[in-house]
Parts: sequence; structure tokens; C-alpha cells
Amino acid sequence: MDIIMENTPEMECVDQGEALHSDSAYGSSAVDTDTEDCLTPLEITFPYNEDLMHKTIMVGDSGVGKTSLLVQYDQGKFIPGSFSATVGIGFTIWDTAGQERFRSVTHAYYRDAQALLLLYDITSKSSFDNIRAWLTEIHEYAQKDVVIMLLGNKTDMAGERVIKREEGEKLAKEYGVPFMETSAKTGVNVELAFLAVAKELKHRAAQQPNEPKFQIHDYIASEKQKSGCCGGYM
Ligand SMILES: Nc1nc2c(ncn2[C@@H]2O[C@H](COP(=O)(O)OP(=O)(O)OP(=O)(O)O)[C@@H](O)[C@H]2O)c(=O)[nH]1
Repeated sequence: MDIIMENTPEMECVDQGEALHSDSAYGSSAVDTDTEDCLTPLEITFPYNEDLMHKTIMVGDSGVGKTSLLVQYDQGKFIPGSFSATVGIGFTIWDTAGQERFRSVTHAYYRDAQALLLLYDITSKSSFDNIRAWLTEIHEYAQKDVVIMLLGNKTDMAGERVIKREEGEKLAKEYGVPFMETSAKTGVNVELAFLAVAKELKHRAAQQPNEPKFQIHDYIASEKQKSGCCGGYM
């Protein structure tokens, strides 16, 4: 799908001291509290949908591949190495840095997000274990009807896998959210993940009272069947 991308000049600056959460389940990296960081958003608009701005945010621990996934979706390529924390992009997608110092910003983002892509890294047990904490936080701060998709990223790193696909499926089932495994490196399932969320949002916005609801699980299942890819709970 073609998308239009543009950089917007400036976003907000975050007071890191204010943003610190000592009781977080996401680790407690020490940060310098007397400087400010600014987030530079990168906006992407889907042409078919330009009158409908939906805010989607990507969340998950630091290093799970949020930015890489976004870049793979947008540019169709993998750029190795860590990105400097946080790019916001759109239909509108915000890629939140999985870092302590951005947490208060994340809370604000949750409030008007229509969708959330929640990532863990299949080679990192802690990133998977933290998914429950992320979901608790999402339920606390996000809108009740927010669309959530759980993604187990870095499937290309099969040799280092510590989280089985079945574990991701089980967790997703427990929370009633769609799930798939992705690789920002090879691109597997990346487009499908973003498209499924975009379609769900688009259908919701256009839905008439008597129309059947769009079933994101069914959509993902049928798309996977078409491509002959990977079964499992979605
Ligand atoms: N092999 C492999 N490496 C990946 C994949 N996705 C991300 N990486 C690597 O993992 C590291 C972290 O990726 P990022 O995209 O910066 O992760 P992030 O979640 O945005 O990190 P923060 O901005 O710190 O929250 C980088 O070295 C990426 O190149 C993937 O699917 N496969």
C-alpha cells in the first residue's frame, strides 16, 4: 500500500524527571533527570483513509523492534542497529520508546489511541514476561474499545528463540487479542499486522448499525491461509 510520509517539525519535549516511574515492571534504567528530550514525529497518512485519522501506538520493552517493524512496514527494508528512541508515525502510529523516561508520555498517548501494537521479542523472556504489565497499563490508560494486537517479533532469530509460538498464542487467547509472529528483518507478517489493524479501524469508523462486525481474527486467518503461512491463534 502506498503511504505518504512526512516529517513534522517538532513534537513535545518530555521532562525526564517527571516521566520516571520507579514502580514500573519494565526495568529501572537510570536516567539523567535534568535534561529534556524531544520526540520527533514522522507522520504517515494512508491515502484511502486521509479523512480518517486513527492513532495507533506501538508499545513493548526497549529493543523488541518497534521502530524496526515500523521501518520495515514503511520502507520495506530492515535497517540494522538501534534507532534513537522514538519515532511517531501515523495513520497515525506512535512508536513509543520502551524506556522509563518516556513513560509519562506513553500514558498520555494511550488516552486517545484507537489501536495498539504490543510487541515482545521471541529471544527475550523478560520482554514476554512484561507483556502482562503492559496490558495492565493499557487497560488502565487506554480507551475501553482500543484495538490491541500482540506481536512476537524477531522470528528470523530461530536459534535464539526462548519463547515458543504457542506461549504467545496462549497469552493472546487469555486476553482475547489477535496474535502473530513477525520479523522486522525478513518482513514476515509485517504488512499483515499493520493492515489488519488499519482494516479494523476503518470498518469501525464506517460501520452501519445493522452491518456485521469486521472480524479481525477471521481476516488474519484467511490472509494467512492465502499465503500458506503459519497457523495458530490470531
Ligand atoms: N534479527 C532481528 N533483529 C531485529 C528485529 N527487529 C529489531 N531488531 C534489532 O533489535 C534492535 C532493537 O530494535 P529497535 O527497532 O530499535 O527496537 P525498539 O523496540 O524500537 O527499541 P526502543 O526504541 O529502545 O524502544 C536493533 O538492533 C534491531 O536491528 C528482527 O525482526 N530481527
